[in-house]
Amino acid sequence: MSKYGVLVMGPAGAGKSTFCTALITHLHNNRRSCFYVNLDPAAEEFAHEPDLDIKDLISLEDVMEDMGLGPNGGLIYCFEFLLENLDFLTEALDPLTEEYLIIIDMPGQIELYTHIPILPALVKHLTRTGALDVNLCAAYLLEATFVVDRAKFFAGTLSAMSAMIMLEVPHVNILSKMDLVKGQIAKRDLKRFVDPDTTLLDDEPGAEEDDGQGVAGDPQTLMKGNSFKRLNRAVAGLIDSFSMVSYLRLEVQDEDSVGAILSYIDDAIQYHEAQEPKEPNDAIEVDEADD
Ligand SMILES: Nc1nc2c(ncn2[C@@H]2O[C@H](COP(=O)(O)OP(=O)(O)OP(=O)(O)O)[C@@H](O)[C@H]2O)c(=O)[nH]1
Repeated sequence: MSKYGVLVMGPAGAGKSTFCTALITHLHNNRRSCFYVNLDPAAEEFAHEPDLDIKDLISLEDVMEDMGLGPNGGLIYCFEFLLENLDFLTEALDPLTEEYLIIIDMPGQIELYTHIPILPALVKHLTRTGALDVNLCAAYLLEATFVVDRAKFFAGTLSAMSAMIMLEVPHVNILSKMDLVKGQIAKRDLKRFVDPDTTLLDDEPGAEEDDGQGVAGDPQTLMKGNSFKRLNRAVAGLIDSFSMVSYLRLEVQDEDSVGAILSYIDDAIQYHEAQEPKEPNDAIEVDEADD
């Protein structure tokens, strides 16, 4: 029997656990069942107690102490250990019926999503190609506050793309902490980030007056200056050619926003099952009337 799941990913502090909590609360309020899996071996506190916790298999603290590893090496060790002990997941997830949404809360170390082949192996086990046959959707969170620093926004977008290409499952990008950008950026401008407008890399404010050297210490100048123009265009072209990169907006406190994202995730899974392409990002319209 097919199962459904969402793999919640993103950089450290992006709001993954808060999103999982909001998702669980929303599901409870709507009488839907879920099964919450914590795969962060360093996570300590939870608003909702996980139904399955990697710490019952291995804890980062023990690994660091016993193996003399640092936090990043320790995390990789924990995931390698999990891959050698996949029964830990199989035994817990296999009996679940399709009524359950499996919510998997991931750690924030960016390496996991970019160049290490651990996650593809894990996803393979969880999905159709592996033992568990979970219809999985990846939800990649990026902090909305990054949009005020374009270099960070595009770096985040590239890491989201990297995860999307590596995992090959339906993928939804989410700008979290939307409440924190209110007032900092007009909603009209935000539209250019929600559906990344690659000319943003070319029209950095003040770029015309730039002498090509950038200004030391100003994060906005990281991507500007004549010497970066060609690089910026190459990056823009890359993002453009994967035009599936677009963001849903998440206001964690807002039940409607969590509900809309969940229905988008449901849709993404259904479309993937039917193997039809899906137009991204029409779940939440940016409301210019709110400017
Ligand atoms: N203002 C605001 N704060 C948020 C929001 N979502 C999360 N936070 C805060 O951001 C911090 C990090 O949130 P977490 O949910 O722990 O982030 P995480 O991605 O799970 O963090 P790691 O597991 O450490 O990678 C916490 O202090 C949250 O309260 C939001 O929508 N708005």
